[in-house]
Amino acid sequence: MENGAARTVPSVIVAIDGPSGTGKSSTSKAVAARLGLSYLDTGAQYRAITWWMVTNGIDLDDPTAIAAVAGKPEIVSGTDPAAPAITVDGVDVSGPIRTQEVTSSVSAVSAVPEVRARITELQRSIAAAAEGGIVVEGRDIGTTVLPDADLKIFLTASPEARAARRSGELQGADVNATREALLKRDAADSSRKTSPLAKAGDAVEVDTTDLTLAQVVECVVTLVEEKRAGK
Ligand SMILES: Nc1ncnc2c1ncn2[C@@H]1O[C@H](COP(=O)(O)OP(=O)(O)OP(=O)(O)O)[C@@H](O)[C@H]1O
Ligand SMILES: Nc1ccn([C@H]2C[C@H](O)[C@@H](COP(=O)(O)O)O2)c(=O)n1
Repeated sequence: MENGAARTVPSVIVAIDGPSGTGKSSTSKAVAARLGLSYLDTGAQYRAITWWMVTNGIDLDDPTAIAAVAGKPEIVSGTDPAAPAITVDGVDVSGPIRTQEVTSSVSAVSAVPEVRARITELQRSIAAAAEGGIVVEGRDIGTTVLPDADLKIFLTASPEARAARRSGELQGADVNATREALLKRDAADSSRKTSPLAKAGDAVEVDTTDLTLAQVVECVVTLVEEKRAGK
């Protein structure tokens, strides 16, 4: 570079969407860490608002009741890929949002339009504040939250591979039951009226069924670098 001027790396916004267990979180964190980008787990935000609804006894079968209180909890997300953090009204909920109770209720809560409007606004403000760039993962990032993202990835994997990965995490879990639970959540997330789980028309689809996590990360890092190089 002439006159010893420092080379500036252009900021980049990467959207990674896909069904449950396709590797969005693991891939997004690793790609962000490799490239020095911020990281946002939007599923954690929907889990956090669901945790608040459960904790406050809101009737989860009543979308009107959910909508009425959607603006109440204050959700704060960290963006360090090495230490993802999330609080609700100042309470660290990174553990409680992963319980079975929250997992089985999150699709109902996240289908409520007032919840989505609130969380989408939060996501956009976090992405706008990430000066060096950010990897944002979820279900509707490429289609709705950040339709102008520089790079959109849609991860897929067979239900069998996804269930085997999840059963490995939840030691002793029955693979068939895990598979059914994943498919049920995918069906609910894909069929809701407001910003359903969907691949953006301009997203690159990566089938991770027969790839290791390291291979998926390498593939996405290459796509980001190509995008930055203007290819
Ligand atoms: N390519 C891969 N090969 C094998 N295991 C993988 C691969 N990608 C991710 N995993 C493992 O699969 C599990 C699920 O991955 P991860 O949590 O990243 O998926 P996800 O798409 O974010 O899921 P969810 O949407 O349910 O949060 C983790 O245990 C992770 O280590
Ligand atoms: N952009 C997003 C992200 C997540 N959700 C909902 C639907 C998921 O079932 C749930 C939990 O996500 P996970 O932690 O499993 O990635 O949150 C959504 O509607 N939109």
